[in-house]
Amino acid sequence: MGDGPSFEEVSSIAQNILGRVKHRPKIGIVCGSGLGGLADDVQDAEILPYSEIPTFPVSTVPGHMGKLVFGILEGKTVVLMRGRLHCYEGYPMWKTTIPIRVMKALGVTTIFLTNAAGGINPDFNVGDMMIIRDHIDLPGLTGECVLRGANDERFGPRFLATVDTYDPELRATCKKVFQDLGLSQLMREGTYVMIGGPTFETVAESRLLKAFGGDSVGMSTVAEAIVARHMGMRVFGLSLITDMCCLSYDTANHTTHEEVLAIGQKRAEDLKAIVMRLLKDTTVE
Ligand SMILES: O=P(O)(O)O[C@@H]1C[C@H](O)[C@@H](CO)O1
Ligand SMILES: Nc1nc2[nH]cnc2c(=O)[nH]1
Repeated sequence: MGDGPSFEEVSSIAQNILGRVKHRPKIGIVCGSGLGGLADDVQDAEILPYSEIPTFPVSTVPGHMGKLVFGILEGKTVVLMRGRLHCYEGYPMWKTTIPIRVMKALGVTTIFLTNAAGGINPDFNVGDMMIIRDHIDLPGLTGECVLRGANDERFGPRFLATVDTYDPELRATCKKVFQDLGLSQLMREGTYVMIGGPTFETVAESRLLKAFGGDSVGMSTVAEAIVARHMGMRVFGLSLITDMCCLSYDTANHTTHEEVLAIGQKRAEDLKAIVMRLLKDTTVE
């Protein structure tokens, strides 16, 4: 096989993990930059640092601890990635999604992807949360789709339809969760654009992404969503808007990762409440 992990490698990582943890999760959660606090509420937790799982890639970004956390959250057996992988860390795109393939091999059928993102839609505010309705795979559009390379049908089909990537039922449930929790004023829905990073956008790039129809922008999530759908998983995505992209040279400010993490901290409790309630209201087979 060219690009991508082999089916055997993914199975072997999953077998290693299954031999070391008792939990058998059906739901996986990927914690975005600064959003790992969710893991603190996991009951009966079993924790595996990525560095202790043979051939598993490790996280190198501040705000991403690099641990798999297994346990019970809101009565559901879950596995959380406390720290994700990004291609700007030097990984080929396919490698950043090995954990998603491993989750499927562990029995996960539904995945919640969270991220910290810049707001492109001028109606958004810092601290809003955007339910991802659709995405723009900018790397994919330029030939770097995560599914590039030989395809193993045991994972999924060669050609993948992506019109329904983000599960409509989970999106509807999440909208109700915002209402029930009295957080509707923070709720947004829209299109997430993935860029490679690690540079934040120039003013001209932000304008381009806005013209493309993007509402938020970040450096992750899309490849994970595609790989999850490739394997038939249900996908839900949520962006925390941690900064607003500059659309004018007059108001140009300098986004920093520290700022991103600080907003993550500030909104941690609301985000946690939403994800926990969504978990509670989600039925899994
Ligand atoms: O892992 P996510 O997508 O939440 O992280 C975002 C994108 C960059 O990794 C980082 C920039 O501050 O936050
Ligand atoms: N590309 C990008 N990623 C982010 N992650 C958090 N904020 C941002 C942002 O403004 N731009």
